[in-house]
Amino acid sequence: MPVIRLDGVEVVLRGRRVLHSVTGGFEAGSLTAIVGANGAGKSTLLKAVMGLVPLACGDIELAVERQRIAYLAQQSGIERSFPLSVLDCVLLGFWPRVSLWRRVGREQRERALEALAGVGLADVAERPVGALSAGQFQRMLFVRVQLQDAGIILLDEPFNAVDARTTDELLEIVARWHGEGRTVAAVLHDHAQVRAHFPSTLLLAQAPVAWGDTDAVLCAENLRRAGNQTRAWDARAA
Ligand SMILES: Nc1ncnc2c1ncn2[C@@H]1O[C@H](COP(=O)(O)OP(=O)(O)OP(=O)(O)O)[C@@H](O)[C@H]1O
Repeated sequence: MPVIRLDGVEVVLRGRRVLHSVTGGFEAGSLTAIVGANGAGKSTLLKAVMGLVPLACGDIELAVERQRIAYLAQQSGIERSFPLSVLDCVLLGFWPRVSLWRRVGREQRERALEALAGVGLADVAERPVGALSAGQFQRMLFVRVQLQDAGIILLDEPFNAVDARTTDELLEIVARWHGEGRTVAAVLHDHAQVRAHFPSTLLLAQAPVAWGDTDAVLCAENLRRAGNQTRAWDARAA
């Protein structure tokens, strides 16, 4: 049963078609990598699922309310310049389940501090988010996702600018979420990493080239087709 079902999705941004003919679904409990060349439409696909870009065509059906989906956008400078402490930032993870009029309680603060300690960030809980290194910042964002306790988690290039050790730790967290039965999809570039850790893959080149078991999707023939599709697309755009 897909928890996200896409049917003929097309996205046009500033007069340019950046995604089209996206039909398929993310199965409940699946762990999927979304791969493809720069500009293939990977981030746009996640944004479309989150309702952050309008659909020119097609339909997206979700098994849960949008606000129950945890979405980690690509690391943004804007977020890093927010005058927020690390603890306050991760407490935002409780936001979808805390009503507007209720404050975050002591139990939730304790859970947040415990989760921060779990990724080695206990000592920096009171520091401003802007003081964190790229790796620490990404760990903090993973803690925020964890506290959101969402059944569906979408990650856009979560290991960008993160060193190998931190990447391994974050991959373990992703595997844990998968083990807990959550549906996880991540935009990634490293095919070796995808083969090692992600059972399913969506190979995108403005439209899906293949979607299914990672080993079958990332075969030479599909990668060649994706390359051709991207080159043809770029030539037409030019
Ligand atoms: N807000 C926007 N307005 C106009 N064009 C956009 C906008 N956002 C993205 N695009 C274009 O849409 C296309 C797909 O972008 P997208 O960021 O989804 O690609 P991607 O596959 O995630 O690429 P990358 O691997 O480089 O992050 C690109 O050509 C990009 O320039």
